[in-house]
This record gives sequence, C-alpha cells and structure tokens, in this order.
Amino acid sequence: MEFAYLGPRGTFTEAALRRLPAAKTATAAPMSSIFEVLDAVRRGEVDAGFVPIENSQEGTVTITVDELVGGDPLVIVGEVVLPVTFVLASEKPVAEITTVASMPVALAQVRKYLRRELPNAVVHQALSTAQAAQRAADGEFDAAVCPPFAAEAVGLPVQAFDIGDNPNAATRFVHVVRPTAPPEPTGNDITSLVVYIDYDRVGALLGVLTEFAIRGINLTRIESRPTGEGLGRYAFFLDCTGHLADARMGEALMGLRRICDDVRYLGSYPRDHSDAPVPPPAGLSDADFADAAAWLDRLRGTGA
Ligand SMILES: O=C(O)C(=O)Cc1ccccc1
Repeated sequence: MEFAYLGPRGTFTEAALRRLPAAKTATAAPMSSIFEVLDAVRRGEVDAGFVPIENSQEGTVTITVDELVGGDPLVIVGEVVLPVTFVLASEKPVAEITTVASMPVALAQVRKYLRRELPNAVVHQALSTAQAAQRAADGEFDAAVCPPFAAEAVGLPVQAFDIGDNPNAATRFVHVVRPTAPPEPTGNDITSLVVYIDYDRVGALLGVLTEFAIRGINLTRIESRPTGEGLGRYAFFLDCTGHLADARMGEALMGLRRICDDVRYLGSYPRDHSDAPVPPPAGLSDADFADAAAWLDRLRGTGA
C-alpha cells in the first residue's frame, strides 16, 4: 500500500499520516503540492492520498475541497485531526528578518504575530511549510513559518516558538482513494457530500437542510464553493454525522437525489473526534425509526 502525501519530509501532513491507522504499514511518497497528491491517486500511481482539508483558524483548505468538488471523483475513507503549533525558523535574529515564507494556510494562522513582530517583512507563499523551511535553509528567504520538526529537519534554528494566533489550532487531514465502498460503520462516522442545487429556486438550500433535520442527522460543516460557472453559482460541501449504511442516511441521500440537480457522495469514514456523537433529537433515534417502520408495516398488513 502506497500513500502520496503533501511533502516534503517535515510537513504537518506527514506527522498526521503517522497517526492514521490505515497507514501503519504503508510506504509514504512525499509530493510537492496537494494537487500532485490527488492527481497521483486519480491516475492510479499510488493507492491513496493524504492531504489537509480544514483548519480551526482559517476554515477550508480550498485547493483540497475544490479538487474533491470538481474533477474525477475521489472518496474520503479516513480522517486525522492534528493540533498544530508554528515556529519562526531562521539563521537570522528576528530583528534582521526581511523575508518570510510559508504555506498560505500556515501564514493565515500567524497573522497577528507577523503584524506585531515582522510588520515590514515581505511574505512569500510556499507549497507547504516544510518546503518553506527548505527554501529558507537554501537562502531563498530569511525565515520560514513551519512546524518545529520541519526546522529541525533542515537544520534551521528556531527564533520564536508557538507563534500561532490561536493556541488551540488544529488541522483536519483526509485519506482519499479512488471510488470504493466505505469502511464499516463505527457508530461515530462522518459522511461528506457535495450538493448542486437550482440557484434560482427560493428555498432550495432549506430543502437540502430539511432532508437532514427531519432524520435527526447533524451537520458538522457546510461550505459553499464556486462552481466556476459565474458569480452566484455555488455548490455546497457538507459533512454530516452518520454512515452511508445507516437507514436514516440512506433516506436523506434519496431525498437529496430527488430534489437536487446533482449529489456527489464523497465518502463515509470514522470520525477522529473524542466527543461522543450528538444524540438525535426526541423522536429521531434509531429506535423511533424502527418503531415507525414496524407501525407502517402493521398498518399495511405486511408486518409481524
Ligand atoms: O504545509 C504543511 O506542513 C502542511 O501539512 C499543510 C498545513 C499547513 C498549515 C497547517 C496545517 C497543515
């Protein structure tokens, strides 16, 4: 089993991949961008890919979501949530730094630090934090914003530790593969979907949300992404609790299929979250659904 991941060595993605049970015995191939990781999976060059999708400070990693929303279908079969801390790595003391580089997702999480400590530094974008560290070590930039282990990997001294604006910052990473059946339900799963609705129909989005609400399915994330067809043309990326194999999820998906222009299933996978699932509201538990189905069978004379 070979995993492509956002490299080079020393990225947060690599650290998160080490926590993914499915990657325990896998070989890991670093790629230089998220796009290359997903492309390698699509082309069958590797079995699986591992990329960041969302962080607690800035929200969506748009390249990942846009690749999943469009392009040849891929599905998510696993996730890892990793707490992240950033350092400023440089040969120079902070007062002498005039250029600093990192991945946009990382730069967004140290905005206050950069404004306060390096207000005049020119900020450059890199494809990953570890790539920024490598380029800083090569002398292309004075400094990199990166994980402590990326600085260590390229031998750059750390000038400031814990420079993130939010001490509770965490990033979510996903394990993606070419379309396949989902892993078995665990009782604490997420299902990801993209729905395409009629932009000009009043209440179209409410209709989507209703399909979940009436079945006691909790949404953990909803994100609109442009379809590229023009202003105001958006698809909705949804994460909801539950598994494709659950009766209520099946019914919600059938409901969406009936009312949406298109629905793209992006996978059901175990949630990497220590909290127990949100309990369903009164009348919407599994037992309530089973009781209602049995009642209907009795009415129809088809039940026991
Ligand atoms: O560039 C990295 O190290 C990554 O793995 C992407 C990333 C960047 C910032 C926070 C979390 C993940």
